[in-house]
Amino acid sequence: MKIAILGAGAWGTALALAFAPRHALALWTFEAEHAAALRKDGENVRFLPGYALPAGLAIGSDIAVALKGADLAVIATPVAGLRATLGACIGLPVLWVCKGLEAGTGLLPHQVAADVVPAVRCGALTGPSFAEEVAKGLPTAITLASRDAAFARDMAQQLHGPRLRLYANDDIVGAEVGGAVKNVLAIATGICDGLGLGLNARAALMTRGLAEITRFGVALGAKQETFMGLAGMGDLILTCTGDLSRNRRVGLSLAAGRPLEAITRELGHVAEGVMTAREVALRAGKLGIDMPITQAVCAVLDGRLNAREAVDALMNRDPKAE
Ligand SMILES: NC(=O)C1=CN([C@@H]2O[C@H](COP(=O)(O)OP(=O)(O)OC[C@H]3O[C@@H](n4cnc5c(N)ncnc54)[C@H](O)[C@@H]3O)[C@@H](O)[C@H]2O)C=CC1
Ligand SMILES: O=C(CO)COP(=O)(O)O
Repeated sequence: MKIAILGAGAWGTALALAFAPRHALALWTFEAEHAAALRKDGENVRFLPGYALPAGLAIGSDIAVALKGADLAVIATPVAGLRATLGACIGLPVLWVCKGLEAGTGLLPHQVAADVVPAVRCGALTGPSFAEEVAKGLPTAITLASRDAAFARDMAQQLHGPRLRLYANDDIVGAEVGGAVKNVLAIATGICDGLGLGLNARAALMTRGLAEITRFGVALGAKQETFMGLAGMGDLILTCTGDLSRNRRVGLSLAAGRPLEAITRELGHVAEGVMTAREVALRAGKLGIDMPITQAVCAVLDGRLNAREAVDALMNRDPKAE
């Protein structure tokens, strides 16, 4: 296939490295200067340093050029760039890899796609996958979710490789909710670990977090079993426990009392949980779903509570059935 990867951050670059042995690739970034630097350096110094870009990779900042002759678009921008980037992909099969809810609308990525490109074959690539490990060629397994089960199977078959194993799934709501909300829980776990609250607390937070993700997802129409798979528990475990996670690192820094604005500026990458926490809390509120951990994360992000006060508020809730 010819694949246009739209977005040249850490994940778009790692996917280019993973797909390069079997596919012709174009890599697009919305910043002309970044495209020039990628071509000059032969690596993505800004977002994924240390990995030579594949030979033959066509790099540019003109999206129409990147999409010319493509069989598939893989959108690897943050959620914030999804709507505009989809707008350039009319008529083309498309996958997105961003994890979160759209700021301002609270929509999941497939709902944004339904707005912008209603009739195209499309889906989400999600699951436990740090870009750095995929770039190194370490074994990774992820989910390709689409409402169109035949499309999910076909794409999983074509993109599957010896180091990047793809599982098809037809529960796009569950796969996207898992990917979005685990980022919020990774911030929570970073706060918990940063405060030195111990491994018991971390296990409790992740387990109750999974219950929270599942309640929210099922209310939105997801299948419960999806949350026991790669896009649910798999990505939750990875992101909450792995220090490569940007969201977890935001939590660790919040626990150290650093201001959010400085944390996100110095990160140099997107941490989707920061925007998504508020959208999840709003959407859950409208659905009448109880999400105490998400609400505690929002309180810390908004500066209403400090990290320790948020933990106290969670622990002092009335006892309840598990
Ligand atoms: N890095 C990782 O390990 C993984 C990341 N993801 C998800 O993939 C998405 C992208 O993540 P990363 O590549 O890691 O982020 P990053 O912060 O490394 O890079 C983001 C890229 O998107 C570009 N960008 C920012 N705003 C944009 C906009 N409005 N329109 C177009 N491009 C824009 C930036 O210039 C940069 O090239 C996120 O939703 C993330 O949650 C998913 C799986 C793994
Ligand atoms: O989604 C990811 C791994 O699956 C990456 O997580 P972070 O965005 O927290 O780094």
